[in-house]
Amino acid sequence: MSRKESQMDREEDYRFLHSVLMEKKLHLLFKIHECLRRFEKRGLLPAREHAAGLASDLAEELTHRYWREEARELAALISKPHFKGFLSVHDAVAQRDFEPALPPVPDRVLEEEDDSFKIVSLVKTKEPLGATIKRDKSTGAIVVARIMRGGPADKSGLIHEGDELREVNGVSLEHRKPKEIPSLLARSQNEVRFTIVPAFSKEEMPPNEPKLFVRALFDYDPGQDPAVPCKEAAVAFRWGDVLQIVSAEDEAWWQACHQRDGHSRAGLVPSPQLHQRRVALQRPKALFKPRRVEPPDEKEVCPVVEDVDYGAITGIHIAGLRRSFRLGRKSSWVREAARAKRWSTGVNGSNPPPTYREVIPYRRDPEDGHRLVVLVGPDGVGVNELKRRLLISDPDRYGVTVPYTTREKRKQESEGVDYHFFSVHAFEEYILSNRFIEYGRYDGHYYGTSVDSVRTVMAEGKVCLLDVHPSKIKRVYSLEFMPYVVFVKPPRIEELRLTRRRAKFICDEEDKSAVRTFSEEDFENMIDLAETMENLCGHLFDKVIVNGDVTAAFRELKADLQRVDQAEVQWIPAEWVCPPPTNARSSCGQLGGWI
Ligand SMILES: Nc1ncnc2c1ncn2[C@@H]1O[C@H](COP(=O)(O)OP(=O)(O)OP(=O)(O)O)[C@@H](O)[C@H]1O
Repeated sequence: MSRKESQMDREEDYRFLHSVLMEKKLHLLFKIHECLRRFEKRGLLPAREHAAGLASDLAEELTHRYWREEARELAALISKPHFKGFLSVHDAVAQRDFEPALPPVPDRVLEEEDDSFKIVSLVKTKEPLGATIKRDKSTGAIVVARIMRGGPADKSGLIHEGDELREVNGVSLEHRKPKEIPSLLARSQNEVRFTIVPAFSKEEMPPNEPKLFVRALFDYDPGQDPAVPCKEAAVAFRWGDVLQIVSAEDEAWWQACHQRDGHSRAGLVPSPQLHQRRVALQRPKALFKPRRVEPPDEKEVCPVVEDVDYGAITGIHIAGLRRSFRLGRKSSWVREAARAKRWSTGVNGSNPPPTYREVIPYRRDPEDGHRLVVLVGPDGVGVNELKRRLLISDPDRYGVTVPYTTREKRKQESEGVDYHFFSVHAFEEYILSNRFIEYGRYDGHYYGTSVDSVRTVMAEGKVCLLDVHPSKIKRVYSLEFMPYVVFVKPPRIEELRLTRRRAKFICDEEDKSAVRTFSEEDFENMIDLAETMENLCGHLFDKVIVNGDVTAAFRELKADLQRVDQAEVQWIPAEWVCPPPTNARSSCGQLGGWI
């Protein structure tokens, strides 16, 4: 482009800009803007509060006194129904007529000089009042049963649990049934007026309780619960949701709100006692399904498998990634089930079903290391497969522990890479000093995973992936490791049949390197054991991954671990900070002690 052309273009631009700036409409717009700004600064005060009356007087005056065309036109304009309606709305807003006026205190109440009465007027909105009522069995009076935290009744601070309702909107409640009250409330327009006999004087009001947060360990849907006192006043939640308990006074129904919603309204949730009672009624059916029992095999007393060449199966060999020392191999299902029953029959004969676990928010320091990731699941479900994929996906980020053994080192092996090779004496000293998370014997040799080896991986700044039997989680269940426990769950049997058609797994039989495809019985056992693990240790799980399609399961696991790692606030079990038996917090005592 020549110099001359570019100069001409610029001149054209200037001309265009000049014409825009000189545009009358633009100037008017600026003026309106300035007026609005000035008006905004002054505050929205109406010039007159009775514009409708003024307009009607003017219309009358114009009609009778002036005969000019313009005057008649103006009179016709301001007499039009739309214009009158518009001015009446203006007046209502100017007079703030939209706020319902509270009625004067009835004379009768003043005369009675009975200070135990209280008249409470609440502005009626679309939101329910957030209270439930019941009939007091001994006096027959209608009393406030519960006030939902965060609801209008609660926010007013004027109505409390136990208050007796004498009147609603001037209608006496004597001889009335609780179910008649909603229709009385529905009749009122702008406000609801209660005459109340307060349950407490101001001095007697219960103090605010400290905040209690819990992680729900079961799903709850009030829509499916025929026993909930009021479905609308209840809160639905899913396993794993963090709830804030705002009232634990009632033996059967607590009040809680979802943590994720910030200041959401509280509602009813089953108390742990209630949930446990309910589960106890279904327990024989739900918990211990009859399972196939085979005679115990004496040769398998110490069911540790070692030295399976994982690389031979998967085509990939990673130091430290070999079959774990989880007790409970394929052929030990019977012993596994027996062990499960032993856990379930504690001192009191049975383990209560998990309900809620107290958690506390833990703000991460940027200096803090990663949390330990514990992967658990029934044998063959794919714990190793997922672990392997994580390691391959990011070897700098994920790491696994190096196991200990008392067997001879082989030529191709290196100390501290494949194993820590220990003498029997040294190994037994480790056992005595409780340094193993789990250990066992196979073929005359000890094998084990130590707590120190977890520390080593964590100290390298890596996410340590630990694969243990769920009964061993407690060895690392502390603030030091902050374990994030992932339960790998099998999908339904139909999906297992489809997805594992070609999968081979290591069977724990005489020939330790033997691999074979899954049988129908393997699938059934896997599902049964998963159910037992969930029932007995579900309260320790932070995440459940269903391993149907392995790619999807891996993607979900990886994304979840990343989310946890980046989360500013971690919801950790309160017992890591205040152990149940000694803690001073009253709330911990209510829920503590699951392990
Ligand atoms: N979702 C899946 N779809 C198909 N095959 C799978 C899936 N998950 C795992 N597998 C395969 O199933 C076999 C057993 O998996 P894996 O060894 O990971 O089980 P595991 O839970 O670690 O059991 P164990 O503790 O007994 O070793 C492997 O061949 C693995 O590749």
